[in-house]
Amino acid sequence: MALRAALRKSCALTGLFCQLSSSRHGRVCASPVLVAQQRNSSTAQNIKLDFDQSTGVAVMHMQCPPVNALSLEFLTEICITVEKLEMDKSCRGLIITSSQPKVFSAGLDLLEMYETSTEHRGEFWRAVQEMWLKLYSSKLVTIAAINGSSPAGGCLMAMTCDYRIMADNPRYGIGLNETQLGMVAPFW
Ligand SMILES: CCC/C=C/C(=O)SCCNC(=O)CCNC(=O)[C@H](O)C(C)(C)COP(=O)([O-])OP(=O)([O-])OC[C@H]1O[C@@H](n2cnc3c(N)ncnc32)[C@H](O)[C@@H]1OP(=O)([O-])[O-]
Repeated sequence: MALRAALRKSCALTGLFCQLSSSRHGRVCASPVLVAQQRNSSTAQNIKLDFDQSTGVAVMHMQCPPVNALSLEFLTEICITVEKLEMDKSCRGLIITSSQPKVFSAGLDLLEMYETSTEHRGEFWRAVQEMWLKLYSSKLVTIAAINGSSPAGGCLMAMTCDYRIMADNPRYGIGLNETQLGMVAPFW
């Protein structure tokens, strides 16, 4: 509880809360306030990570164009990033957000399921499961700062975080649309 309270008070989070709550029409940008406070930042191919050691809060910006679709590669990158942060004793909280305009994440990369081998699909679905289990069971306080649409797997990702804050824009949707798509997630 103390940690959660401390995290709420942290500068990085306060900045993000302010930006999200004051935003209209979806023009939410997580970076300007936060970037000024960063101490460490690193960039993997599809993720920009800003970590402020003084607050213990890391911000993971998903930047996998065009819509942060969760491919096998991207899912693996997310898991590795979370693992690395968990190994860093100074890290206490993780905010996940998007660098892509209008989209938090379009969910699972549909191309990973189209005309790919059974082995590949098996590996892909294992990575999906690993991603949400890792986030759901993380010892870090996790927050999804949902600054755009977040259907299906994007919604799953947000749901596995401890907290969700969504930009106030009627154009942004969130939810599970598998029935609409006519697809069934495998049993886990
Ligand atoms: C819960 C467990 C089960 C989970 C299941 C899933 O997640 S299943 C997934 C369920 N997910 C959905 O059903 C989400 C479907 N997507 C959407 O609803 C919209 O794309 C949007 C609202 C996310 C963004 O709208 P917007 O107007 O800002 O963008 P736009 O529409 O113009 O697309 C731009 C480009 O991105 C491409 N692309 C998009 N999504 C995916 C994807 N998932 N994959 C790959 N590619 C995707 C799109 O083809 C286009 O490519 P192009 O033609 O430029 O080469």
